[in-house]
Amino acid sequence: MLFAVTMDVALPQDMESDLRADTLAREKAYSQDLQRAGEWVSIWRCVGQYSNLSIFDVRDNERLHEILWNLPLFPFMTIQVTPLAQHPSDIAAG
Ligand SMILES: O=C(O)C[C@H]1C=CC(=O)O1
Repeated sequence: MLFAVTMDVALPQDMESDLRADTLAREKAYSQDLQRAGEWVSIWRCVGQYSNLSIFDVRDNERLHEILWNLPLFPFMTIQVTPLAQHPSDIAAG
């Protein structure tokens, strides 16, 4: 199942710098592991915002929830999920 997910990040201004660096490093490793596994298909920076637009390909809603819930940055994110269906004009779909 394909999903488009927008993640808006808002880190606290007074977040301690070591905690901030550790959280961002864990987020990057977590994301890249899922990209290598094929579940996190792509990630794009939204221009001019501390936000990303990502595509996930996961078995079901529960798996996407698990992935998002376990993001190290989850407590500092506002997340919007859009389930995707095939478009009838998509030439790649045949
Ligand atoms: O910077 C972001 O968009 C937040 C986050 C999501 C994955 C990742 O590596 O960083």
